[in-house]
Amino acid sequence: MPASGQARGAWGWHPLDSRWAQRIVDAAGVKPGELVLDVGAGLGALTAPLVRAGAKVVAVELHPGRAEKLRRRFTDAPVTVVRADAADLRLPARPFRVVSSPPYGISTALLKRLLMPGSRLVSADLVLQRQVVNRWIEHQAPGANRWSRYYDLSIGIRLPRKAFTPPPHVDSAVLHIQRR
Ligand SMILES: C[S@@+](CC[C@H](N)C(=O)[O-])C[C@H]1O[C@@H](n2cnc3c(N)ncnc32)[C@H](O)[C@@H]1O
Repeated sequence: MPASGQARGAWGWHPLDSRWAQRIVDAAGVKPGELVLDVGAGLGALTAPLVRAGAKVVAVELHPGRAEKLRRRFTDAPVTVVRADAADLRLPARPFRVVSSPPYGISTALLKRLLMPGSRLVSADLVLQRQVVNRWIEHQAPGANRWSRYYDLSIGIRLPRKAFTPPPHVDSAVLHIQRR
């Protein structure tokens, strides 16, 4: 989540513009039938193009109203909406991808969880604060000596502030994680 997310006020957020969401999903290269987690799914900006790509989506959203709207929006689609705290995310037991614009406040907790020993993560494309992306790709992040043996991290799409409404006060980019 760009800017300070919930710190700006209860459940403040910056949804992604649908064209940028489509670009992020296209760049992620999701294939039909793949299991994809959209963590902090909001109202489904990324969920919708993931469904169009043929993914089976687990949309994780903590806000009760947004989770309910997601359920209604994707009733007839291969989407499972889970109302849960992304910081306590239970990882799937089978291979999965992540395409997500999560709340920035939980970036580190989420990354540590996705990269923890035993994770079946295949790839992740996460919209994060640019300086957080830089820290992770430079291996200046927790556990780097362990996960860098299994995963390559790189910077993906750089997002202009106008890719969000309202525009945040910080720069954002996609952190791409790929299992070797
Ligand atoms: C930046 S918004 C992104 C929403 C959507 N992915 C988009 O791009 O438009 C992050 C979302 O995460 C949700 N959220 C905040 N804290 C969360 C948490 N701890 N666990 C799961 N979702 C959370 C917010 O309600 C919000 O919908």
